[in-house]
Amino acid sequence: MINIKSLSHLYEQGRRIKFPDWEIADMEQWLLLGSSGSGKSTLLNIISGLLKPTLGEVLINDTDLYQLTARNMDRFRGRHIGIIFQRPHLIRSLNVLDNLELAAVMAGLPIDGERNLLLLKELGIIELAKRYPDELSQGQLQRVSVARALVNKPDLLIADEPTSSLDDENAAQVIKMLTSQAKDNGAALIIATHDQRVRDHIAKTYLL
Ligand SMILES: Nc1ncnc2c1ncn2[C@@H]1O[C@H](COP(=O)(O)OP(=O)(O)OP(=O)(O)O)[C@@H](O)[C@H]1O
Repeated sequence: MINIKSLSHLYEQGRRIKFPDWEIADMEQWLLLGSSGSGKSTLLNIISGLLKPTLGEVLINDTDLYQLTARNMDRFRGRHIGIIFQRPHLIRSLNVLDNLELAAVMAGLPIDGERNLLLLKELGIIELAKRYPDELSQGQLQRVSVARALVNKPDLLIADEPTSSLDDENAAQVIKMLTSQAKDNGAALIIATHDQRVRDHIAKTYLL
């Protein structure tokens, strides 16, 4: 479902980062490993359609990502890719449920209230539906981020250092949640990390 070919990126005043070719099949789960500064976030931004690479191509479901117009790219991302950032980016003035609904609206999709409630239930945070981000703990926020990333039934779930700010217990829960939710929702999963605690849970590794 994802094919990365001959990809490299050159930041202004930076060095060229070269990315080995990478093929990810439907529903495969991968770790993206590499030392600090090796280009993990850069690659995730490229795959997510947020950063145009200097050279090479990214094919997702046979769509050449960087051949899309900006508008189509936004729609494509909203519908096919769920992103979980290191620190959750939720809208503070909206409650949890409204944050989930916004993800559908932004992708031009109808709101599926039943699915949203089911996601919150599966992630063990149904009681937080009407709470606001400022009222939640880091672990709870991370769960809401996972729910929001899944709202539009993405084909690909991307998580950038999802456990770095969590204690052992919450980290273990988030990994379990990501792997099982990706599986249940039929999505491929990429987790970028240098968190040793994550490595035992995912077999396939792409090293930068
Ligand atoms: N906007 C930018 N402009 C210039 N150089 C950048 C920019 N963003 C990243 N870089 C450089 O590109 C290289 C890769 O950065 P990147 O953030 O992708 O690494 P990373 O593997 O995610 O690191 P970390 O694990 O520390 O988050 C680094 O040398 C970094 O300094």
